[in-house]
Amino acid sequence: MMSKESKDLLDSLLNLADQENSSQLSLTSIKHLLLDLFLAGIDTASSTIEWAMAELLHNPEKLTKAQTELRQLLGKGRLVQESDINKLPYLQAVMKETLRLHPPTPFLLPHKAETEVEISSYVVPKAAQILVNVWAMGRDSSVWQNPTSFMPERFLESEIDVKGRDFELIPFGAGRRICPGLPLAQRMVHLKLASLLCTFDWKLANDMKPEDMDMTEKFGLTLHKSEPLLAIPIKSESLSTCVDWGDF
Ligand code: HEM
Repeated sequence: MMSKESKDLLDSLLNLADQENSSQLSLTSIKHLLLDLFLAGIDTASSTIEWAMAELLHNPEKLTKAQTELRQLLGKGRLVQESDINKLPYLQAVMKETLRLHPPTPFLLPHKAETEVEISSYVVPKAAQILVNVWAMGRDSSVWQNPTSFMPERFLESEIDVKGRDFELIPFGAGRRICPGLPLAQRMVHLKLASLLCTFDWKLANDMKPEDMDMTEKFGLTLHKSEPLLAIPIKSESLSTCVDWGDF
């Protein structure tokens, strides 16, 4: 059924479960683990990409800026790769700004206080359920200038990152229970967004104008656009630097 040499995640887990004395890793645990990864990793990443595209289409000059950065880096005839992400500061700033305004899990996951604790003269009782409102933190006017504006530029001159060390921006949480998928999410989201931006030009469906877009949010399992984004990809001559359209 499976090759012992294979190295993907499922093979590794099945290999572990196969080993003698590995009763701790049952097939049921493997199924639950994979379901957890799908639930935690798909909706969060896809909603981040949808919001980033929506904000860029809503702010066309920022869209042009992100595409120009990509085009200048890639030159002619090559697609963006994971190793390019470090050289794309504006793309990274777009990601951070998207996660600041639209964190996919606006209250993180529920936590529970193990002991009574006092923070800034507020007492959190033992066993209290803690929800951290990262959505409100991202829009706090005492921390962010023009908090409701989409301004990736604010991150260009700033060291603030989403890795759990800068508490004004913790869309992945912080500390021991920080999102374990953070490194994967960062790679996936940057790379997919960059591919969409460098491969196509974009316009809104139904001749909608950017200023008429509905940017309201809908909270379900994760925070989505209330109106799903409808955007049309256009084969772009100006951006054909990234793609040899002969391949399509
Ligand atoms: C943009 C994408 C993502 C965002 C914003 C995000 C955010 C979060 C947040 C806020 C938490 C809860 C942290 C806390 O309560 O302290 C979390 C937990 C988790 N995330 Fe992510 N996540 C993303 C992508 C992923 C991916 C791609 C995976 C794996 C494939 C993943 C796997 C998990 C798991 C397993 C947990 C639960 C960890 C635990 O209970 O200790 N996430 N994520």
